[in-house]
Amino acid sequence: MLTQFPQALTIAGSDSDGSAGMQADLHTFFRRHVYGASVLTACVAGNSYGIHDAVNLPTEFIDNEFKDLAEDYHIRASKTGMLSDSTLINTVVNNYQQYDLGPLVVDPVITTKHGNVLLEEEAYTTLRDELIPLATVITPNFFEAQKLAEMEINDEADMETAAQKLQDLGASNVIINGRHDSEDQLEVADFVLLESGKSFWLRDPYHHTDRVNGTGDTLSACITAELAKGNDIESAIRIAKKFVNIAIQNEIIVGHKFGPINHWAPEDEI
Ligand SMILES: Nc1ncnc2c1ncn2[C@@H]1O[C@H](COP(=O)(O)OP(=O)(O)OP(=O)(O)O)[C@@H](O)[C@H]1O
Ligand SMILES: Cc1ncc(COP(=O)(O)O)c(N)n1
Repeated sequence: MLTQFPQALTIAGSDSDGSAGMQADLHTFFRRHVYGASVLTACVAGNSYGIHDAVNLPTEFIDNEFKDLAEDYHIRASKTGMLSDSTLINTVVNNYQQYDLGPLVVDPVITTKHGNVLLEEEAYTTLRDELIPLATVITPNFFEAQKLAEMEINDEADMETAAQKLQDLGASNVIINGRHDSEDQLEVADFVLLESGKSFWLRDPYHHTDRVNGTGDTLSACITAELAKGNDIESAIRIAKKFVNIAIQNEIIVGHKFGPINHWAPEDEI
């Protein structure tokens, strides 16, 4: 008998230049040999210089996207990206609770590297109270972790405390992406806290490049793809960290400023 090919779902915004958002998620699913389905939540007009416009999709349309997928496909893992405001978060929460869409990776997208706001500040509470408790894994970057844990992060001990606070909010597993904005840093260190209580640091070389659009999306999408294939959480996180690092290291020239990372980089080391 034929078995179902692994299928994953991205619930995210479209980024018109293809470097981040849903496009980065689908590139990653494809590269990790997982079929990618998509629930589009919003669309942004942008390029490698930044984002210039954004619209949200209507709630009824998003409900229909979920319904059609759930009626036909066998989604084994899902991830969220840009959700814009409380209305979109609640729409996604209601649909995720209604259907069987596998474990949920929450990438709490708040702002872009260029400082464009992708989630209204009034929606932080909804994110904390409604979506984070559903997260199998949450993948904030350094700044998102500070906002959601409501604390300043000044050193590695603070990062560990923030991860614990995010777990206390209901996320089963947490990976906080380390800071990467200093010219003289040698490594980027992400901190992982698992449901079992096990914790560890993932350290990789820091790459000096502007071509880093979509790193966070790619990390969370790769975790989702690995979960869809049946990998355990720790393996999925370790593979994703390596996949992103190799994609940053092997830069490609697309766009003139903050271009996309290279989803086609050789994966020999993973
Ligand atoms: N210049 C870099 N060199 C090495 N690793 C990096 C670099 N930039 C980001 N990373 C890694 O990429 C992953 C994503 O982290 P990042 O902080 O960029 O997420 P993000 O800010 O959400 O990204 P984005 O804004 O693209 O969504 C982490 O594993 C982080 O360590
Ligand atoms: C539609 C959309 N979603 C998310 C991001 C953030 O991407 P990242 O944090 O990976 O740079 C983005 N720039 N655009």
